[in-house]
Amino acid sequence: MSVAAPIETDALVIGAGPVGLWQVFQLGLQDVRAHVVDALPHAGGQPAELYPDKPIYDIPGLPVCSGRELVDRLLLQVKPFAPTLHLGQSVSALAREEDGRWAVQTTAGQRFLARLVFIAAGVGAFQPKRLKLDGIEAFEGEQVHHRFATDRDWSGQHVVVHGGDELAIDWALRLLDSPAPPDRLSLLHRREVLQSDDGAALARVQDTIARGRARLVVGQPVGLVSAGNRLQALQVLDPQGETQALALDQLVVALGLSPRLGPIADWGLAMDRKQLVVNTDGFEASEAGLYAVGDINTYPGKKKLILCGFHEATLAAFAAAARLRPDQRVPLQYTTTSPRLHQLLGVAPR
Ligand SMILES: Cc1cc2nc3c(=O)[nH]c(=O)nc-3n(C[C@H](O)[C@H](O)[C@H](O)COP(=O)(O)OP(=O)(O)OC[C@H]3O[C@@H](n4cnc5c(N)ncnc54)[C@H](O)[C@@H]3O)c2cc1C
Repeated sequence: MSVAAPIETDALVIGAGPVGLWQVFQLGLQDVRAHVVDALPHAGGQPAELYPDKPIYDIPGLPVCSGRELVDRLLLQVKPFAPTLHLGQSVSALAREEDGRWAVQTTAGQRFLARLVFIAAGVGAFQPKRLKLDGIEAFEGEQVHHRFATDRDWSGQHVVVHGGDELAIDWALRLLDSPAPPDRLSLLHRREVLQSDDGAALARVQDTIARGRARLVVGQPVGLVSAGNRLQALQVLDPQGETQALALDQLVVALGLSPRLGPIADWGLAMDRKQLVVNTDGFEASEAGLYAVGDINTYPGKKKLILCGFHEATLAAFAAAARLRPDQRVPLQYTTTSPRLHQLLGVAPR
């Protein structure tokens, strides 16, 4: 089997959260292009994943915006620098090559050779919370799904969505709206009450249940029923303490996401309480050419705020430019007045 050659790049950013995206922007102003890897299938980190519809009030110049809006605005802002996003894959390995570059590998088998690496990994890679039942791994990807499969044909099937909050409601609606929706849809939740901050989505699912297009099953899964290599049913413990078999074709586990620091702790970098120790001149970690910005880093006075991460990424980009081009001065220029920055941003001078 042939292995694809690694992508060679000046800069690789690990994490497409707000700080990783701002890192791309600041590197762009230094004329450094970046590739970005994120474990999630979309950009935006915590604001996109944990509070997309909640208001943020402390982004300078933006009196209020939602998590989603902030991410949309950042994606628009980085557009001139056309970063290549590698989503839905985690960085699993990082090691220094003899020539000083960083060899980076992702869980999807993508490899990079990067002169500089920016770790903007926040509180870790978001992973779906897994349903722990004996033997469940055997059906993963075929009949059991911990991530939403967009390209599937669900028609003619009974799909059970396990969960009762935003994620489960979002997945139930995506299933109902998919080009090939399931014949039968059940939501399996430990309580009779479904919850979501998205009132419209919640109302749509409740209405779908009321009209009999979906049903709510109250209980906790405690085991699997299978025949050969086929999952046939879930054993569900109901509120009366009885175990019932819930026949199904597909099980979608939507129990939420939890961040996992994962391999970052194994890369031999100086850490303090699960955070990467950095200097405050250029936010370099304990290895030259490796920067840590945003929630993942620590230094005296550190505050886990988006604004602080933006500042860190800005200084890291200046430090990185100086490291990449040691024979050149890295001048401070204003986006307002610098023809060079206007050229990089692709905007006409005014
Ligand atoms: C409910 C809530 C409300 C908040 N409100 C505010 C607020 O009002 N104002 C404010 O300033 N801050 C707020 N915060 C904090 C703010 O969200 C964080 O400071 C900010 O998201 C940090 O950005 P980041 O880019 O460093 O990390 P994150 O947003 O955590 O993004 C990190 C990204 O890195 C990815 N990643 C991690 N490890 C890997 C890996 N190995 N491979 C690939 N990808 C990886 C993750 O999947 C994630 O997408 C809030 C946080 C929460 C939870």
